Amino acid sequence: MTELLTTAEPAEAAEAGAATGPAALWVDPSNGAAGDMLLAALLDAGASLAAVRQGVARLAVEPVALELEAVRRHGLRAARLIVTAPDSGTHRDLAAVTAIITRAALPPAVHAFAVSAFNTLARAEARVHGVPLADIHFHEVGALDAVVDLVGCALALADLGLLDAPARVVGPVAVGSGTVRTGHGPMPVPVPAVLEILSGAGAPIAAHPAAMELCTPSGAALLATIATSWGPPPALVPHSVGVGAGTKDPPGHPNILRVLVGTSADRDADGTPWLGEPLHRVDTTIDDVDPRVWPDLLEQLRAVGAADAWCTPVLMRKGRPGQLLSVLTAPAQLDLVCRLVFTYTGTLGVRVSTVQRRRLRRDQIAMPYGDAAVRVKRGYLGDRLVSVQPEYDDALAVAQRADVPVARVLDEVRAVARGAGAPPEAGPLSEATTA
Ligand SMILES: O=C([S-])c1cc(C(=O)S)c[n+]([C@@H]2O[C@H](COP(=O)(O)O)[C@@H](O)[C@H]2O)c1
Ligand code: NI
Repeated sequence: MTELLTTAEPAEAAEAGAATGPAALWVDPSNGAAGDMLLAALLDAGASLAAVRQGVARLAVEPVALELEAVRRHGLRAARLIVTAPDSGTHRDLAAVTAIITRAALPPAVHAFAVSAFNTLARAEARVHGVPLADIHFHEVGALDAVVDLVGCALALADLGLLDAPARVVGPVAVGSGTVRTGHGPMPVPVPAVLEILSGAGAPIAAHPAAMELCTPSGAALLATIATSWGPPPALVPHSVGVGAGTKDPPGHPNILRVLVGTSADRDADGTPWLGEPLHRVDTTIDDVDPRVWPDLLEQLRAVGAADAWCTPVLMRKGRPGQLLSVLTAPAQLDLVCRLVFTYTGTLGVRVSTVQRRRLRRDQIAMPYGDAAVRVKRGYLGDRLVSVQPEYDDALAVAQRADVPVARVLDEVRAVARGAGAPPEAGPLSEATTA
């Protein structure tokens, strides 16, 4: 039988789907989050257990053993982290924990992440107990567990190349309900520190029926430190999925936390987003204004910050020639734009839609020409220079001064700017623009 469909070889397929963007992460705590669940999920997604063990071993604390085991939660495979730490009876405050992390001489980004997560935890505890930050003590085994979980997560994120990733998105967090026993007696779930951390971080909370503690303070502190934003998965090419298990296996739900690790599909390698901010487009068709109004209105619209404004001739009802006025604007300028359109045109209504735009990474340089200069905008797709546009008005001015055709100036400037090859922000004449 003839094979009608062909498939790409693995290497080709990988190339076809290859993304050039930076590492990206999505965390799914829709069944809860704890420090050990998150670390187990990151290890399950491919972070090196050896690297985490090595980093944790640098902490000058009681010896700690880390094991990862395969378990089932509600019928699903998951990885469970087993932290074996002695109960030393030591109470450590934020300064002591910070000193332990600092003395370990971990890579700066790992250190910064772990210290930031501990600060988030300690600040929340201080606030809910109404005591100064310096008075917060982390307790015994709990403290050592938390140090291992928080530093371990920092090490695992570093191993996956995620510590400087611009897109680390965390989904809605299930917190649970009911009560939990703590050293201070029973506490309402979600416990106060969790509510403090999640509300401070602007985290969305997922409704969940389980009457148990689903999100712990360390889990919340880690999520808040990880999240560059909250919501559904970002645009990414997935590479691995990690499933971390909680200790309990209740019958009602899978006690797991999932992570999705990949490569950003909407950013350059340096993290620059391809998509600009969403813009609004304002449209209205008009057949009864004095045509002399248009130039001033378009000018006014740009003056109040519209990204673009234009007219398109259209044939309207009753065969009347008219204009379709279209304006692109950032949400912040939408009201101003609508006011101008209403007052200048007398239209009774406008249509507003949301549009996405894709932008090239760009810079602007000034190319010397004689004793003047021509500004040139350059656009990059990844690292490739794909657009070189001299400013026409600049080119016209120098052409008139040198008494040469403007087309020649444009050609010469474009050729030199293309060959200049200076990367954005590299040369003394270059400057990043927001246009
Ligand atoms: O011991 C204290 S002060 C304590 C405070 C709180 C507050 O929310 S305040 C919560 N807890 C509970 O301790 C365990 C361990 O949490 P980890 O984040 O270390 O895993 C958990 O059940 C918390 O709800 C303790
Ligand atoms: Ni507390």
